[in-house]
Amino acid sequence: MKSIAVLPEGTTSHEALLYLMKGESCRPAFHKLISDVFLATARGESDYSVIPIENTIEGSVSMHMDWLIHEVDLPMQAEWIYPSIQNLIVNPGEFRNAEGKADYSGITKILSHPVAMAQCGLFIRANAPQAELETVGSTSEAVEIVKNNPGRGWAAIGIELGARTHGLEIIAPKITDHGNNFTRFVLVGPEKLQIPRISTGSKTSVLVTLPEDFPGALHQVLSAFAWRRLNLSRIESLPTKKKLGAYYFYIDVLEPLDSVLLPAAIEEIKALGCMVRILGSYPTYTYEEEKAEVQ
Ligand SMILES: O=C(O)C(=O)C[C@]1(C(=O)O)C=C[C@@H](O)C=C1
Repeated sequence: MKSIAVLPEGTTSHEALLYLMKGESCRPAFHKLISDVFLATARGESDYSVIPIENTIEGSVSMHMDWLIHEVDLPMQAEWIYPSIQNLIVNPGEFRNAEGKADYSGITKILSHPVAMAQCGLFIRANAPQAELETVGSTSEAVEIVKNNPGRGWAAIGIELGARTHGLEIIAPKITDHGNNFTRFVLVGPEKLQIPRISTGSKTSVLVTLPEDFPGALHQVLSAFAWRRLNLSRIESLPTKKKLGAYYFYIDVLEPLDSVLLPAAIEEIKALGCMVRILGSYPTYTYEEEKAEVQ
């Protein structure tokens, strides 16, 4: 059975993994920090790692992209989308008035993962502007800290599974700024994995470094895809960290690497003097609500 490194029990990442694998044929290995999730597979202790890379509200999770590019060399083996439904979670009975209605005026501190916190900015400003905001390694860790500190005015932002895992109560459900909040996850690891779902497409992620002093280089790179009618779904510039103003271009192509046209496009880009690194070529899975089988 494959070991899959993931953020702690009760996080969005954990729930997203249960969804992808339909709760089958994998053993989650929980880690408190995303750096440890990456390192578990990089060191061979786990077979795969679950990495959130993009979110509807917050955009690219730049720290995780950095790790993928600079810190580890782990190919992407699958990509899937999963909803992030955040809630305000408290110790049972806290922050309720005499009629049992929610009263947020006594909240002194709200804890969460930075991305989840940012997804709920409107709710926080409207309902608990007085609260100090503290970011921690995951939404589930935030819930656990609140559980261990009853009566101090602390609340956490996290998902329903996180509240259930730690036996806490949701006092305000669905508090994300926009209803359609999804996270894009990738599974990284050295080998391909059998996934018990039907893929909805294929993607190849490439990292292109342009030659210096070559006016129009990016235009020519994009042309290599365009005239072959290769569809791109994402292009992002990321700092090389070697020189101020020097960037990699991260490009997602909606085509597997073993297709007829993509290898030729990559050769053309290399011939321009660009460096090309393939980050992975993998199946993609969209979210289908009716088939969610999270336990
Ligand atoms: O803390 C969690 O629950 C996570 O799984 C992490 C994470 C992230 O890193 O973006 C994943 C998805 C949510 O949108 C918020 C946080």
